Order: sequence, then structure tokens, then C-alpha cells
Amino acid sequence: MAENAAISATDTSGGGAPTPMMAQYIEIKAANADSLLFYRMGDFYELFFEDAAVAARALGIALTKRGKHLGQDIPMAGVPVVSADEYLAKLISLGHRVAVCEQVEDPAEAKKRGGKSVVRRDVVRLVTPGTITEEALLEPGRPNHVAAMARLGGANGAFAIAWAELSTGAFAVRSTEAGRLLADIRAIDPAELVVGDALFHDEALKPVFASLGRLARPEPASLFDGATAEGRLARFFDVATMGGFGDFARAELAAAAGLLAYLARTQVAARPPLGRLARVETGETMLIDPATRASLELTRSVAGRREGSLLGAVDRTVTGAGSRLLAARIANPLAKAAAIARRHDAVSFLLAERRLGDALRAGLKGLPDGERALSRVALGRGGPRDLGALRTFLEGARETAAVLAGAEALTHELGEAAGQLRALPGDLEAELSRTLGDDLPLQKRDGGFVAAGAIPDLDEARSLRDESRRVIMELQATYAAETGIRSLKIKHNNVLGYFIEVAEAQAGALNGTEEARRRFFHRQTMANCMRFSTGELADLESRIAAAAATALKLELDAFERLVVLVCEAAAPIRDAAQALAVLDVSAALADLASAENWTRPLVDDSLAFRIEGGRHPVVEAALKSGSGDPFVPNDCDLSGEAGSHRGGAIWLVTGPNMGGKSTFLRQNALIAVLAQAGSFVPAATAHLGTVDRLFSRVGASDDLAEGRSTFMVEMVETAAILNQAGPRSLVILDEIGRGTSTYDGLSIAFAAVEHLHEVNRCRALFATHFHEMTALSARLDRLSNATMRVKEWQGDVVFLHEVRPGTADRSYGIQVAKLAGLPPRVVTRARDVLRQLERSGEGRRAAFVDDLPLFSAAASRQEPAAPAEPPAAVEALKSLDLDALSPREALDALYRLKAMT
Ligand SMILES: Nc1ncnc2c1ncn2[C@@H]1O[C@H](COP(=O)(O)OP(=O)(O)OP(=O)(O)O)[C@@H](O)[C@H]1O
Repeated sequence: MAENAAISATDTSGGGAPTPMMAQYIEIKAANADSLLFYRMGDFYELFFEDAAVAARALGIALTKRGKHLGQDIPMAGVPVVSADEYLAKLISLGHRVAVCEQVEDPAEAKKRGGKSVVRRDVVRLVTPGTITEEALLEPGRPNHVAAMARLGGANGAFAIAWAELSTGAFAVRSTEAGRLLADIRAIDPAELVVGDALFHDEALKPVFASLGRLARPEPASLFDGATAEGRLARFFDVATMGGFGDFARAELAAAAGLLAYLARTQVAARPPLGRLARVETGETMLIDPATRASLELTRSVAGRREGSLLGAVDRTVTGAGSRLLAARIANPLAKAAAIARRHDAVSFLLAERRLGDALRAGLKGLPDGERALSRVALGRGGPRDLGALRTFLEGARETAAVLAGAEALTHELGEAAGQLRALPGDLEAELSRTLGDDLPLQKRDGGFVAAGAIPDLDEARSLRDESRRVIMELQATYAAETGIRSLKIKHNNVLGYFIEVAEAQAGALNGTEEARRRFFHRQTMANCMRFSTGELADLESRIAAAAATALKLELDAFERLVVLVCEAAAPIRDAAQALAVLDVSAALADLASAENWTRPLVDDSLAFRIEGGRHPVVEAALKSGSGDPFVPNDCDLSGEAGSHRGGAIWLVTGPNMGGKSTFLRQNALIAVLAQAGSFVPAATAHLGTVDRLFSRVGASDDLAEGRSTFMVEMVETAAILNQAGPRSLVILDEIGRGTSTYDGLSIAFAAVEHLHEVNRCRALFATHFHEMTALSARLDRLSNATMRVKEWQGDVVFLHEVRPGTADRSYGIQVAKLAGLPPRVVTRARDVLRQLERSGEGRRAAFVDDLPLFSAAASRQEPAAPAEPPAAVEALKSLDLDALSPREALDALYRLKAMT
């Protein structure tokens, strides 16, 4: 209260020095200029000046004013501490950073320094998109990564990216190159990427940072200092050298140390709880370029949601950690056959042992998020419920280990998971169970979370407190009898503590006589009642307060003891959480495979790509829940010849609009992603040689933010594919060359297919509306034509969605346009134009289009007129022999022609 007064008591006459509190605010704000400052005042976080305006706009809260600074009103907005999480979530999702500034001393301490002293405050944490840990701010099934990028050795130096998940403790690093920076960053999908400021402003990387937008932010280059990086990491992990963790490149150490320094900055006092630094080898995972990732909608639909994405269609996990692991696997499919087979083995095993899989899922369902609770506890942000969550988590882990113990011959992955579960220290679970009660408060300061019987001293303090409360109730009865006031009550509030309350009219019994006044002393007069106390009551009160303080202190001590135990067991808890996630994912994929009739793909080092009866998992699911139409399965074979180095095959797919070309193309890419992510696939059989890079160009949209038109985007993406695809790549190209004139487009498409066949030699699917291209199959021996079957029925087209060898004879674009509801006169007119085009022959098509009268002039007719005869003037002109004419005859001819028009 006194503090609020200090703000409003600012010099209101205008100008003058700020109050001590404003001076403190201004100093802290200056040190955190790029964040909104949440300045703690009592039960509120207050924002001032520009921050207040920004927050009021973003959060829809009231903008008020408080006091003056330099003669101007100080704008202010505030959020209650109890609901701060919600507001934080909103601000973070809008891209803000928030510095949380708390009171770091007791107001009583400040008072001791003198009446005008301000309570000491400090920023205790920077809340940024990548460093949130609160359950309310995180999505259970989505990893929340913070990443850092470093380059060592100047412009042509080596790049590395480190990333961590503060909420789970995952910490990893990989090397990368300028050409694949964006692909690798998108694969990690960070919520925030920090970069040394010099690198951030490097001209050559401008497109990368432009594409990342506000995801990337500069930090002082000193965070990434290569010379001290290894030492800083070793100190953090408390080891002599980082060699024991892996063979790290120098840039990798710099990126990891930079990330650590950034985390230390955002967490201020708390030590970021990170697990061992893992190194991801280039080549371990399939490289998926950013455009492909976005267009295939692997973990997010184009609209940015999980629904409609591949992940949304296949995720049957029952825990948040399982869902995050599945998301990470789909976002980063493996590229090594042996590692992929290990995942398939686990799914096969659980598919064969359905009862085991079901038991695992039943046990995992509803288990709390152990790794996220652990991280909050380790960061000093945990409450009793986090400890309770860990207790339940450890119980679940033990029971899961018991379920697995009954199984024979577990596969490699499942066996490893079982081992990690067995390695959990049993005494921690026992200690948590023994100490914690059942009904846990959110905040430790509320007390009441330690179980009765766990700590004898606590039981004693509690019974003293409870006994005293009972005595107070007895006192109330005694006083009521003594004074004859039946409505006399003993109440409690935070200002007075315990007091006796009687109606004003009856107060005479307590203050009417000298004797009464000696016993009952007056405390407060309210509108209708009076409040009194007695020596006994004050005595009891201090006993209760002392007992309550003792009880709370004992509980807080117990809390800290448990926190220490939990932190000591952080590594095995984290491993166990990963193990449960692996079990969840494997059992979920087995469940999916069985329910949807998916099959185990054979993935090896060949150049095969042979899929029989393949389906598109998202479209199939949509059909099932929508029209109920069955999905038509289709084969695809792009296999390169075994043992030859000639490369993979290309299918050129033609067919009508809406025939299912895009679906077919995408389903084959998705089958490759699923197979290499370790899942079974929606097909009757599938044999794939590992795909090391996946490229897909399907559909395009303007990238106006980067100032590129649709056609430009299409060409940039096509260029990336033709420049980068290799013999192990899988390339999906849908309607290249659509965004420009017919001949330009056709020429580009032609040349692109030739390049894929002759230079890239990759396995590829190429869908096109240019039927002229099908002739290429005669020249390119690994190119085959495929088409989508349709049936014509009473002038309409029926799509069969069946892929068969051969070429489409026409596009059926007009029939599709009719289905789409184009006005009948437009359809009729289009048919007319098409007929003329077809009649006029391929070679003259362009000229003919140019000669056509404008649509607006012709469209006024409902039915098209019959094609006109050539005008007589033209016939006459044709018959003239110009070389045989004299100038005079030429002039006459001109007059004749003029008269004919
Ligand atoms: N194999 C299939 N079985 C059943 N329905 C399918 C199949 N393939 C596609 N469809 C249905 O047809 C619709 C159109 O498919 P798709 O977008 O792949 O056609 P397209 O040939 O690429 O069309 P366009 O050339 O206009 O882009 C899909 O949304 C889906 O509902």
C-alpha cells in the first residue's frame, strides 16, 4: 500500500525528479529495453509508459494512469499475479518477450532502511517464446524448442545449430551448411532462434532471416565465443572435457555454449536443467527442404494447425510426451535403414502382442508429463502438484516396467526402454508417496501438502494449531454465555487477526462497565457492529500463528528436501520419460497399423520405390469421416534397376483436373516419410530404398512478404530441386510451369523432366497438364507415363481415381469447371473456344488465341454462333499477285478492298 502511494505521490506539479520507485522502475526497464516489464506491486504486475499501452492493446485490459513523470501522466496497466500465466501466454504468442520483475526482499526490510526506501526488486526471469515451462503456456503434444546458431571461421566458416527444450531438458546440436540452414532450422521447428549479432546482420544470410521473421533474434556475439565455448560447456556439465559426450566440431560447441549462455540470461538465477548434449550426425535424417515440409503438411496444415496434417491423422498416442516424440519423428524421418528397422521391429512386436500393447496404452493413459514437471521443479518454479505429478509418473513407470517384465524377447528399442524404466531409483517414488498428501495445493506457500504422519514435528505443530482453533470455538461459547449475547462470534481477518464481534446494540455487555472493559478491549467499530479482543484470545492467536508458521516452515523444508532428491534423479527420470514416450509411440503406431490395415514397409539400401495399393492417410481419413466414399488405392513403382547406377524411374502423370494427381503424388511422399519415421504405411506392400532427401513442389502461393510472385516462387523451388536432388532423392513435382504462358511453361516442364532424368537421376513423380510431354517417354528410357482414369457419362466426367499406365487424352477442365458451378454461359462459351482451338491445330494455337474476339464482346450471346466464313475482303486480298501490280493498279485494289469492308 505504502508503495502504491509512493507512485501516486510523484511530483504532480510537473517536472522534477521521479519518486524513488519510479527511479527504480526506470533503471530496471532500461536494462530490459527489448522486453515488456512486469513490475511486481502487491498482487499485481504493473506495466508503465509505452509497455502499458502495448499490453493494454494486446490483452484488452484497461489503460489507466498513475502519478506524473516529467510533467506527463504515467500510463499504467496491470494484470493480477494469480492469472498472470494467461496474459503471459497471449503476449508470448504475439511475439513479445516479458521480463518478470519481483520484489526480492521483505517490505519490512526496506522499512528498516528508512521510511522512503523502496522494496528491492529484480528481474528474476525473461519469458520468451522458446523458454516457457508453465503447463498453461505449453501445448502438451508439441515440443517447444529454443535454438541457437553459430558460425566459426568467417564467411565460409562452419555452421552449427544447437537446440534445447527447457520444459523437458532435451539438448542437442548438429553441424550444417549455408545451403541447408533453413531446412535444418525448420526441421527443428524452434519457437525462437538466437544468433550472434554479427551473423544476424550478415548480408549473405539475409534471405534466411527474412524467411524466419521474428523467430530469429540477435544476441551479443560474445555468447558464441568459440575460444571459451568448450570450457563453459564443461563447467556446466561439471566434466573435465566435452569429449565424453561425443566428438563435437568447434562450431557445434560454440552454438551449444551460446544457447546455454542465452538460457542462463533468460532464467537469471536458475540453472537451466538440461540433459546431456546429444550430437545429431548429418545424414542420420532425411533432409526435407522448407517448401516441401510446408507443402506436405507433415506436422502442421497450411493453415498452421495440427488437424489436417499428417501428424494429426496418425497420432494415436496417449501421453503428451508420446505425442511430442511422434511429432519429432515425423518432422525428422531417419535415413539409415538399420535405425529405421529398429523402430519397425518395435511396432511389429506390439502388433503381434496386442494384449501387451493395449496394457501399455492403458497404463500410460492419463500419466502426468514427468519431464515437464521435472523441469519446473529443477528451475525452482515447481509447486506441490509438480511433485505430485512426479510421484504418479514414477508409479506409472514402475507399473509399466512390470508389464514389460512379463514379455519375452523384447525388441532392441523396447528392451532399451524397459532397461531405462528399471533404472529409476525406487526410493524416490517411496519418499514422494510417503511425504506428499493427496490433495495438493498449487503453491507451496499455501502449505497443507505434506501427508499426516510423514513428519512428527509437523503433526505436532498442526495439532497445536488445530487444538487452538478448537479452544477458540470453546471460548466463543464461553463468552456468549458470559455476556448473554447468543450471536457473539469470534472471527478472523488478515488485519485484526482473531476478534470478538457483536452487534452494536449489544456491545454494552462488553464495554458497559469498568470490569467488562478490563476483560474485553475495544478494537474496531464498524457500521453495525463492534469488535473486541481479550488477553486469552490474543494469547491463543499468537500460539496459532506460531504453530502455523512452524508447520509451514516444516512443510517448506520438506518440499526443498524432495526437490533436491528429484534433481539428483533428474537424469534417470528424463530417460524414463523418454522410454515411456517410445513405448507410447510404438504402441500407438501398432494400434494405428492394426485399425487402418497398414503394413510394414521394407526399407533397405536399394533404390527401390515399389508401393502396391498405396493410400493417402489424410485424404482417406477425410473421406471416411465425410462422404464415406472409399479411397481408391494405387500402385507406384519408381525403382531404379538393382545393381545399376543409372538412377531411379520417373512417372509422368497426366489426367483430368480433380482426377487425383496431387493426392497420388503426395501419398507416395507421405509413405516415404512415414516409413522412414518408423511407422507402418498405408499400403498393401511397400519396398523402399532409403530416401536421403525429399523434395516436393505441389501448389504454390504468392510470397508477397518476400516480394516474389507465384511463378517466381515456383521457379525458385524448382531450381532448388534441380540443383540439389541426387540419386537417393525422391522428387515430387506437380504442374511445373503452370504460372506462365503455355509455351514457356511447357518448355520449362520439358527441360525440367529431362534434367531430372539425365542429371539428377532420382526417383520422381511429375504431374502435368501438358499432354505434349508424354511423348518424352519415347526418348527417356526410365520415364513412363501414367494417367488417372475417368469415365464420361452423359457429357459429364466421373473420376475413378485410378492410376494406370498410359496417357490422358484430354483434361476435362471444362467439365470440372461446370461441376464447380461456373455460370452456364461461361461453360458454353468455353466449350466453343475449346472446339475452335482443337480445330485450329496445335501449331497455330497461340496465334489463334490472340485472334479471338474479346470474351466480353462474345459473351453477350447465350449460344455461340457457328464459326464465321473468312470475309470476302480477305479472300480478295489473298488472290492478289502483288509482284504483278503497277502502282496505279495497287491503289485501285486498295480502294476495292476498302469498299468491301
Ligand atoms: N485415390 C483416391 N480415392 C478416392 N478419392 C480420391 C482419390 N484421389 C483423390 N481423390 C479425391 O479427389 C479430390 C481431388 O484430388 P486431387 O486434388 O489430387 O486432384 P488433381 O488431379 O490433383 O486435381 P488438379 O489437377 O485440379 O489439381 C481429392 O480431394 C479427393 O477427395
